[in-house]
Amino acid sequence: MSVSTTIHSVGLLREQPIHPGQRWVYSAGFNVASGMTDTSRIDCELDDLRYLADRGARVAILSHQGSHRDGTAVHLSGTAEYLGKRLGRPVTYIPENASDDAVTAARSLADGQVALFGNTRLHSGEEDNDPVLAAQFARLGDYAAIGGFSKAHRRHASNVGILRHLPGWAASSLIDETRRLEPWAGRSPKTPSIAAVGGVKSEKSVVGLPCFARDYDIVVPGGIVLNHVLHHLGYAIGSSPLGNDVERRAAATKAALANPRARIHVPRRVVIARADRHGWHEAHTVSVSEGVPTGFSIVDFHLHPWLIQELRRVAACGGRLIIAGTPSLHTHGFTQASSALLDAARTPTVNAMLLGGDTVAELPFDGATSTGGGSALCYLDQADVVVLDALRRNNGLTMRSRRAL
Ligand SMILES: Nc1ncnc2c1ncn2[C@@H]1O[C@H](COP(=O)(O)OP(=O)(O)O)[C@@H](O)[C@H]1O
Ligand SMILES: O=C(OP(=O)(O)O)[C@H](O)COP(=O)(O)O
Repeated sequence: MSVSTTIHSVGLLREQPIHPGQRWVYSAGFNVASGMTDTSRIDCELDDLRYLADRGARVAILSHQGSHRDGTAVHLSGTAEYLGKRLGRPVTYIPENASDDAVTAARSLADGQVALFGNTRLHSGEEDNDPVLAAQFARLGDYAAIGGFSKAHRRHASNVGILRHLPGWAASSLIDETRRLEPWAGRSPKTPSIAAVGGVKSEKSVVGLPCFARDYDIVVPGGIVLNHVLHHLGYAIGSSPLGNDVERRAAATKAALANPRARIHVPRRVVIARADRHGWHEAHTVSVSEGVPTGFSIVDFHLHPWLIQELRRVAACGGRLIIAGTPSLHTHGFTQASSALLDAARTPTVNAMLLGGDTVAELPFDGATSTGGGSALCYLDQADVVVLDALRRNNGLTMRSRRAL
C-alpha cells in the first residue's frame, strides 16, 4: 500500500475551511525529553496550529509525554512556554483535561487562542484507550485534528478513542511524516539498503527487525535488539538487558532470524562494561564466543570488515541507510558502532534517515529524520498505522460535519 492509498478517504485538516469561534481539539505528540535538546516533535505541529489559530479557531491541545505506567509523565508548562514563543502568541497551560474545570476553560478560550491542556499520560486510561477518558477529552472541542505522528502506532484515548466522539481530520504533520518515509519503505532492487536497529523499545525487535530482515539487504542489530540476537544464537550475554516484553521480542527475534532475506550482522567482538550508580566502568572488548561475564553488559560493538565494505558500497551506489534506535550507548561515550554508521549516513550520496525520539536527540546528524521511532517502523512495515485507520473509520462522522463546516 502506498501513502496515497493509506490516506485515501482520510479528511485533511488543510483542506477544511476554518471559521472563527470553531472549537478544535488538537492531538499532539510533544513527548520531548526534559532539557528540550530536540524540539522537532513540537516544531512539526506549528504550521497546523497556526492554520487553525490564524483563522480564529479556539484550539485545545492534548499531548502525551512520558508514561503513566512507569511514572515518567510530568506536567507540560515548559512545553506551553516554548510553544508560545514559537507561535508568537501566548499559549495558556491548563493542567487538567478530563474535568468540568477543563471543559469550562476550553469553553472560555477566545477566538484564535491556543491552550495546552494537561499531559494525557497523567491518566492510566490514556494508554488503555479508556472510552470514558476519551469521551471526557472529546468535551474540549467539537472537531478533532490529529497530529502527533510519534504516537500514531498507539491506540490511545487522545488520538484513537477520541475519534469515536468527534469528527477528525489528519494534521499535515501526520501526513508529511508518512510521505517522508516513503523512499525507505519496501525493497529497493537496484541499490543496496542497510538498516541498523538498536535502542531499547520493544518495537525495534518486534517490528523493525522482521521488517528489515524481509525488505533490506543488510540488518545491523544494536542495543537491546543485539542482546536478543546474541542470546537467541546461544552466546552468553552476562547482565545485558533484554528489556520489557521479553517473550514477544524473543519470539520475533527467532522468527526474523529463521530465514531472513537480509544478511544479519552478528559482531564477532563487543564492548562490555559494568554499571553502578556513578556510571560505566571497566570497559573492554571481548569476543562474543568467549561470552559476557555476569555483572557486565554489552554497550557497543565492532563492525565486521565486510559491513564496512558494504557501507562504502551504499555510498557508491546511492543506496539507503536507516538508523532506528541508537546502535550503542552513544551518550555514555560508547560511540564505535554509532559513529561508523553515522559517518556513512552523513555521506552526501547516501539516502540516510534516523528514526525515533531518543535516536534523533542523541545522535549528531543533520539529515532526514522522523519524529517517530515505533510509529515509523510500523509504517515502514505495514504502510499504515492505527491512527490513519481510525481516521478512515471516522470518515462518516467527518462527512456529516463537513457539510456543517
Ligand atoms: N547496548 C545498550 N544497552 C542499553 N541501552 C542502550 C544500548 N544501546 C542503546 N541504548 C539506549 O537506547 C536508547 C534509545 O532507544 P529507543 O528509546 O528505543 O529509541 P527511540 O526513542 O529513538 O525510538 C538510548 O537512549 C540508549 O541509551
Ligand atoms: O517516544 C515515542 O516513541 P519512540 O520512542 O518510538 O520514538 C512516542 O512519543 C510514543 O511514546 P511511547 O513509546 O511512550 O508510547
